Amino acid sequence: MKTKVDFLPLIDTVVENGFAVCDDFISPDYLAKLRHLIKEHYHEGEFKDAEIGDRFNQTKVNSIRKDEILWLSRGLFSELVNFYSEIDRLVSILNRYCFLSINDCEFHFAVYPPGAFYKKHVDQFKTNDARLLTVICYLNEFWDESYGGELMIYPESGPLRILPQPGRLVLFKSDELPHEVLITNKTRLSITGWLKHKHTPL
Ligand SMILES: O=C(O)CCC(=O)C(=O)O
Ligand SMILES: [Fe+2]
Repeated sequence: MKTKVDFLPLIDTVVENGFAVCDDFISPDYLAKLRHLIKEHYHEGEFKDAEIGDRFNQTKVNSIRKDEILWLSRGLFSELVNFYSEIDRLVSILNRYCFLSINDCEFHFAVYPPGAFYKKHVDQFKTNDARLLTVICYLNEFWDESYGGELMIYPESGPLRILPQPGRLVLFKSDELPHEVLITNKTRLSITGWLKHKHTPL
């Protein structure tokens, strides 16, 4: 992650359109490191079938999503230090310029094996409005249109198809933007997370 992304224009785009796409968020070298990390832990069998619902009400519904995930935490892998420091930089700019009060985040690695998908949904739970912004970063080495696995987003201006290109970052408002992952023909790798507002008692 050598060249730092200018987050301000991206944030402006999210404010205006509800979503933004940024290429080259992650440099090729760092991307290779993260890809190695996700593959290593996937092959060691540490990933679980993803579920739907919030933490207190999880159900496995593989007609809705078929990805496999590994929840991350800050201290878990030293390779993620640079990633988290860029997320912290994004959060401090968001809080300063958009008067948000993001004070928490959660991320997971996601692997979509061939045949996997995630049906159309919105990321914010009915029972919990903590998730403010969704952040997705694709860790694939290469992606061709013929592989499928596109992220389809459904803003008011009309549907858009986003390919999971290496190092690409997608940001959107978690409570507003319906989206889905179309069936992939190749293994599809990503790190996905949510910037959250955790209510703290006074
Ligand atoms: O990987 C993607 O492109 C989207 C994943 C997603 O929608 C989710 O995990 O909630
Ligand atoms: Fe989602």
